[in-house]
Amino acid sequence: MKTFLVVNPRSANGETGRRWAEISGQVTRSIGDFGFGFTERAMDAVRLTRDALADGYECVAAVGGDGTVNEVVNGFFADGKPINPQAALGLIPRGTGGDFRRAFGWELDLESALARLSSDKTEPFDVGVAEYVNHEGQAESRYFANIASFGVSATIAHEVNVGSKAFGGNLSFLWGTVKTLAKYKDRQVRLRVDGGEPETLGITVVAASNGRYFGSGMCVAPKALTDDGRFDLTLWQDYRLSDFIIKSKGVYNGDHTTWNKTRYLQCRTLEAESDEEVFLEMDGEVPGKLPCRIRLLPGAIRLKV
Ligand SMILES: Nc1ncnc2c1ncn2[C@@H]1O[C@H](COP(=O)(O)OP(=O)(O)OP(=O)(O)O)[C@@H](O)[C@H]1O
Repeated sequence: MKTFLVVNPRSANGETGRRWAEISGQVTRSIGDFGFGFTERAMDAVRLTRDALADGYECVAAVGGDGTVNEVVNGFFADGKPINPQAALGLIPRGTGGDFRRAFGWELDLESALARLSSDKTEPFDVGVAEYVNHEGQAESRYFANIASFGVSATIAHEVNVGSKAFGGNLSFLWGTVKTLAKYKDRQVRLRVDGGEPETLGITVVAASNGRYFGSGMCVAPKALTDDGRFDLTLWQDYRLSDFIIKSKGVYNGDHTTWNKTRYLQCRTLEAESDEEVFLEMDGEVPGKLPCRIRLLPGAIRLKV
């Protein structure tokens, strides 16, 4: 398979760029010749992926974290359609958060990533797509690989993405989480699942999940599968700072689905609107806010496993 690597040199706190000579040597020993490009700024991975698929590459692999995976998946599509439905998505995980890879139990080591990349084994992979309002107030759409969520999860991601300019990774994440949770009040949101009757609910978080983890390791959707043609939909209502601190074990191991403040179901589409400002997060990025319409494209691309 002709392979192209989309490399985010800034991922893993810049270590990917610093270790690139060593990494690329190991890739060559494992899969032979390959093409590659370095991302220079946000959204660059979309362009690199589209160009690689147009040039006839059959596998495009992200070398980076969840943000790079998201952009590469977006590059698999043009004008609302997959550029090549047979093309495979690969991953050499290099990020700090790693929520996408956790759904598959993949570790950060290069050896197992190269074993997946060099094998011909692929499986169908569902892709999510959301239409929403961006921060400039314009309608926009974006694909996602792992999870789209709104509510406090997106507010925290927004705080962290802005805050990380001032602090370094973990400290910024912790500070953003505590600060946001302490003052967060449930938002009233009108939800419509699979085109059914709209329901107005107070929500802390709603997550439409293809993968299982978000927020650097919270198992929000313990039963989600990336090839079942469905989202797992998690609704957290009236969650408090204490649920994330004192009862955090249940949030990280998936037991929260048995709590009476959690609703857990499956769906193919979700529409949401609110009179309040509610941010939308997708694969850790926060491109905008409600209203939004989220739907699943079953088996839209193939994944190297
Ligand atoms: N050359 C670059 N300079 C600055 N930012 C970049 C560059 N290339 C890509 N980016 C942006 O960096 C963001 C984060 O990258 P990525 O997710 O790969 O790494 P990470 O933050 O280490 O991992 P994770 O998201 O899993 O925590 C991406 O959303 C991407 O838009």
